[in-house]
Amino acid sequence: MDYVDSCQLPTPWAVFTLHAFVSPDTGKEHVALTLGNVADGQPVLARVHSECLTGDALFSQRCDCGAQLETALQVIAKEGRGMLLYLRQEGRGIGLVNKIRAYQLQDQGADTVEANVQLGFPADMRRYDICKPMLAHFGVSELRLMTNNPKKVNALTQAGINVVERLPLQVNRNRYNEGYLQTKAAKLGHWFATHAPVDEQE
Ligand SMILES: Nc1nc2c(ncn2[C@@H]2O[C@H](COP(=O)(O)OP(=O)(O)OP(=O)(O)O)[C@@H](O)[C@H]2O)c(=O)[nH]1
Ligand SMILES: [Zn+2]
Repeated sequence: MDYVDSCQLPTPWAVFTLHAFVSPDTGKEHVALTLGNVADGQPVLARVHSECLTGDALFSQRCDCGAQLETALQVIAKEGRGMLLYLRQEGRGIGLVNKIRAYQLQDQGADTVEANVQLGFPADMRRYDICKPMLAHFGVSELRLMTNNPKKVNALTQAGINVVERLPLQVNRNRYNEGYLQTKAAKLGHWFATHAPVDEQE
């Protein structure tokens, strides 16, 4: 993973620093946002977020990605210190066009895992080993990670990253993503509080 350059990134919640990386293996461009001094040796409040163009940029309510991204940045801003790795592995690694094909199958009744399988992909193709060199660039080795995904915690741990604490990130449960979140819990093992309220707003 090659570090390229950094700039200021003002957001509604804080002025982050945005850092650009390029993977020589895949040519993919990944970014990290940091706030405060993350290189002081203390565990860092962090979100490892995989790209979801539909949720992160186009306001899709099919998933919880956009709300998780926004909330993670807000929580980091409130703490005044932390980082977000934005990994360009759209659609759990199958890419945008294939994710749209998977959504079409879901419109016909498949769940999020069945749709991937029908297209010939595993349920989740994401790689987290790319995080290690990104974190090493900042001198970060211990994370307090915001996630509901146990496989993400395991994969990061296997990649040599020390997840010292797991913080839940449950936001934007709505009538459109209820089934998606249920499948995540049933088939992908996500931790969700069963009593989480459904947001009935449009
Ligand atoms: N293939 C496929 N990918 C999806 C679907 N819905 C969302 N995604 C992708 O799933 C990924 C979501 O990743 P994260 O936000 O890291 O979420 P997570 O791994 O489920 O776990 P959390 O850390 O708890 O959010 C993104 O890459 C989305 O593009 C779907 O129905 N099919
Ligand atoms: Zn999404």
